[in-house]
Amino acid sequence: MTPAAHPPIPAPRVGVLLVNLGTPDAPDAASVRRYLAEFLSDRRVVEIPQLIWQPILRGVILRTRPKKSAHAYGLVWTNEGSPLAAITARQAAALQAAWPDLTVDWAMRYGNPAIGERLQAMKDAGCERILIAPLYPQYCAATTATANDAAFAALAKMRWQPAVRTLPPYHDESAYIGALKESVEAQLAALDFAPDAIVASFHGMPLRTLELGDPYHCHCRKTARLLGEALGRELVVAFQSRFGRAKWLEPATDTTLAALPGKGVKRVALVAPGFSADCLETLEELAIRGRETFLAGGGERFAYLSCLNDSAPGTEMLRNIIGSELAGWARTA
Ligand SMILES: C=CC1=C(C)c2cc3[nH]c(cc4nc(cc5[nH]c(cc1n2)c(C)c5CCC(=O)O)C(CCC(=O)O)=C4C)c(C)c3C=C
Ligand SMILES: [Fe+2]
Ligand SMILES: [Fe+2]
Repeated sequence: MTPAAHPPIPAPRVGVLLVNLGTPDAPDAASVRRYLAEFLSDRRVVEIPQLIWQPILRGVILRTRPKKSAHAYGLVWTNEGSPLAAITARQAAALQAAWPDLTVDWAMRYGNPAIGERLQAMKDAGCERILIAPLYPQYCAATTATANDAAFAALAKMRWQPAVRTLPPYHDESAYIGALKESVEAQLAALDFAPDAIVASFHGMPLRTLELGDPYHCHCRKTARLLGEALGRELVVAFQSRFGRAKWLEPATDTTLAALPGKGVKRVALVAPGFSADCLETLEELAIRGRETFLAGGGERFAYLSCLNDSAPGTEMLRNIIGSELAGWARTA
């Protein structure tokens, strides 16, 4: 029997915390500056000694980039806020509806809602077992590992920690490849043209990270190969969003799109399989600027194909891969 003065203990629950990269609170320069300061100060993201990097970040990048990025965010912002946050919230809601006995929540690695804040809320609600699920199909230290680092840093401050598991990369899982195939085929069927090529654009990374042993590039290549096999046609692979002066993974998406028309590829469909939710990098950089680049290079038709988001195949895929990791903790079938 618990003594009368004992604090109430909630019934034990199992929780799932979906995590994505992060996003500013609003599409204005001050919010973007706050977000970029946190993001680009992460040593997992920019691996330059802080003594050298911080003066460049504070003295140059945070003085110029926020205004430009805020404009770009303004082009894709929705009534529900940043697309990345809004879609992640909908993915969590869809899983919560499928699994009423579990607690499903979501957080952002940078900005809000913060990982530590949501983990504490889940623990307070009785979650004694929590699956931390960074929604990156391809493992990367700059995304997967830093999301887990932030979760572990929050756990380090808890007296009574929940038990935790982390979601492994799922770049070659049949549920993921199958969902991409279904989504791409449905979107291709709705087009009024047949593309000469399908370009798969993944977020880029400094080439050095590959040389240091990060498997991200290999995971991206394998995803593209498997998706190509599933679709029955080879994909053109490219890496987008180069940042800074170092050499990044190649070929770059923008130069690839500019060069394709010259090789006779006049009609293109572009898919971004590494993003579990549409965001600035897909909606502005690919769907808007990518289109402009391709048409300026002599292309005739361009279609951007949406990410899995909270579509039926996307939600089914998340149920499958997350459900597997909950084995022994909860029944999710
Ligand atoms: C999906 C995987 C991602 C990897 C790998 C990644 C690495 C990486 N990114 C930057 C710099 C920036 N990324 C920005 C936005 C952004 N990046 C990802 C995903 C990956 N990044 C997403 C989903 C987003 C969109 C966020 C949103 O709000 O929609 C930005 C900010 C935008 C801008 O100012 O252009 C920067 C900067 C680096 C340096 C890096 C690896 C070292
Ligand atoms: Fe990025
Ligand atoms: Fe970008």
